[in-house]
Amino acid sequence: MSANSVNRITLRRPDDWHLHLRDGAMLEGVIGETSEHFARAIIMPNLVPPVVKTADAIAYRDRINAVIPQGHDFTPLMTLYLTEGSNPDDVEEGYRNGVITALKLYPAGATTNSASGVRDFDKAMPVLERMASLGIPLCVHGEVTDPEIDIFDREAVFIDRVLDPLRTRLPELRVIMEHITTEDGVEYVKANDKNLGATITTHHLIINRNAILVGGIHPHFYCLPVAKREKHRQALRKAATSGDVRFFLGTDSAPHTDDRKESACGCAGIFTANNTVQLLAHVFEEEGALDKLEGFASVNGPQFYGLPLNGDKITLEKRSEAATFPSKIDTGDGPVTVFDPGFPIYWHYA
Ligand SMILES: NC(=O)N[C@@H](CC(=O)O)C(=O)O
Ligand SMILES: [Zn+2]
Ligand SMILES: [Zn+2]
Repeated sequence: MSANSVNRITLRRPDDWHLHLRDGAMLEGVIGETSEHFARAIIMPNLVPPVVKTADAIAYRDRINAVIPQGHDFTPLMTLYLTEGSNPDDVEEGYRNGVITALKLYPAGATTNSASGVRDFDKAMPVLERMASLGIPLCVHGEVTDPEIDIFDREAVFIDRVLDPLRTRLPELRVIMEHITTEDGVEYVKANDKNLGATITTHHLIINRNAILVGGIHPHFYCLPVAKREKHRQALRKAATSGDVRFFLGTDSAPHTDDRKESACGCAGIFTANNTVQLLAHVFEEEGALDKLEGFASVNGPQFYGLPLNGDKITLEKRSEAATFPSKIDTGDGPVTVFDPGFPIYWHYA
């Protein structure tokens, strides 16, 4: 990144290493919000039914490509949903043919549409072993689902009970801890120098758990893993802005219509696709680390995945008037509320 002055920064066009696009009318409604800002995104496979086989990923990729707005240059990077029945040969073929970039591990029941996830890791070992031997990354939703474990502890317990044993068993497996939310996650990544990276979302750099619960319940700040206490947000900010190449952007932008969020049993997920880049400029400036934004948003991710860096650039500039964002995105399924950071953003696209 070149910092011409503190009020203007130019960086390689960012990528999003964790994104939910959904399908049908929702996909059509949200795709442009990502493809306007990002060159590539890792597309989460938690559709209903999930994207399990290479043929499913090809069909889903075709549906995504069919609705990318004209003039947008965007490449969806497809993932398969790891199940106990995943077929190693199918995974290998999808990877070798350039269809598949990674697999996604959801512990069964951990989050939105995760019922097909893994219960018994022994059953997933053949495919995990094949991935390790081919270098296919595994994206992990790192929360245990044990009802005995407090929801705020589920990430830390997952590291001890599931992730560390898995990595000890298969040290060659390349793992991305998705959307880390705790100091424990940060420390675990930092303590391991090989085959481990982590994505961090925009919203977890901005809110702590008070945003969800103080002054009434705020469903648009509810996501999984749930935001934790302030010391964890501070640890995430430090990791993201440190320049450590193991940390990179995955927005986890996860659209749900307002009626499903504002409900007696509201869905988990926060939509940040359209304001992430400007919000990140604000956060990195606050941390005195604007020079680290390009690494986090545009360099560390492709390097972890072994993919080329984007050639084109974006320029952001700080102005005296605040940027405006739509408060909702209209989709054929209904409105989706956009993440509101609760403070003005002065960074604009130049
Ligand atoms: N992050 C979320 O709160 N929700 C995601 C699922 C996920 O990433 O865990 C979704 O699909 O809605
Ligand atoms: Zn997740
Ligand atoms: Zn997600």
